[in-house]
Amino acid sequence: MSDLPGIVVTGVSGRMGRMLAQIVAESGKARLVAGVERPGHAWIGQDIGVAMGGAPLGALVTDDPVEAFARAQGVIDFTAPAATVEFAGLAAQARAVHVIGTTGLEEADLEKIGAAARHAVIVRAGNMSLGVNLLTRLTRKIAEALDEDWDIEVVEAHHRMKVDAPSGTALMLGEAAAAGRGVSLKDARVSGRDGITGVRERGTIGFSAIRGGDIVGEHDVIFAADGERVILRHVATDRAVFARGALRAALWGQGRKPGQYDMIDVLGL
Ligand SMILES: NC(=O)C1=CN([C@@H]2O[C@H](COP(=O)(O)OP(=O)(O)OC[C@H]3O[C@@H](n4cnc5c(N)ncnc54)[C@H](O)[C@@H]3O)[C@@H](O)[C@H]2O)C=CC1
Ligand SMILES: O=C(O)C1=N[C@H](C(=O)O)C[C@H](O)C1
Repeated sequence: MSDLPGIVVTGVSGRMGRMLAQIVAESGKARLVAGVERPGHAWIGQDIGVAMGGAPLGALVTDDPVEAFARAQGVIDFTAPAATVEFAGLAAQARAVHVIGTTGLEEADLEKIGAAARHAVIVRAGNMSLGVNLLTRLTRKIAEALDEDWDIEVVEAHHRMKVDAPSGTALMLGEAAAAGRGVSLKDARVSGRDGITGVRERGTIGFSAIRGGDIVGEHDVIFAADGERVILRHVATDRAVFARGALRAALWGQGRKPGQYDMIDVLGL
């Protein structure tokens, strides 16, 4: 068996799970150990590659995360909030680096993930791409430079199957803008305007979500003042950018001190 870190991909039949399995298997930097899916899923017991309709990848799909995590040094998890909270506890028990891409996590979920991070390395980000993480830096810098005469709006667009809004990325960008402005996003956030909303409240940060077709992920941060606008934009056209970032995070986390990290730490931005 090689010395390369073993990686389990949870939610392996999903849009991100398939991409991750392929990228880990082809990376030459890690071993694909197993894929995890929900009990009763049609892929359980099959080789991941065969289940995807291609060549065997030499790793099976299982519904037993405890057994799979025990054979791994990293768990890459793009699933759903309830699953991610459970996997955080199990990955910590196995002392595997847990890379969390799942979005839509609530405050209570984050507390449980925080508890797991006392025992193991967790890297969590609403977007694992280099471009978006760079954009959070730029957003913060611009928000620092501009006063409240500049209204801040975050607009995001995703495929029709996305279940949470605003996107995790939109919230990251909103947090960056709020930090730049020295306010809390909890206080400044306005989402989903509809009906007679009244005029825009000065200093708020607005969020709008578009859902349609197969859009991979697009985000604009708009700074709008009287007479001029600054628009920062990121467009993802291939989920591979998220998967590559997640694998990089799983490798970066090996041998680190337990705790919670994000992609800014991983990328050194
Ligand atoms: N941070 C980032 O860079 C990115 C984050 N995401 C997020 O990743 C998550 C997944 O996105 P998609 O792959 O598009 O969704 P998807 O719905 O295609 O895949 C989710 C998979 O998780 C599996 N799953 C759910 N509960 C499970 C459980 N208890 N045990 C095992 N498997 C379970 C489902 O069966 C499914 O295969 C979403 O929250 C999305 O917002 C997506 C892309 C990039
Ligand atoms: O669900 C998706 O697809 C994506 N989710 C992430 C988010 O919520 O921001 C990242 C990316 O935009 C794709």
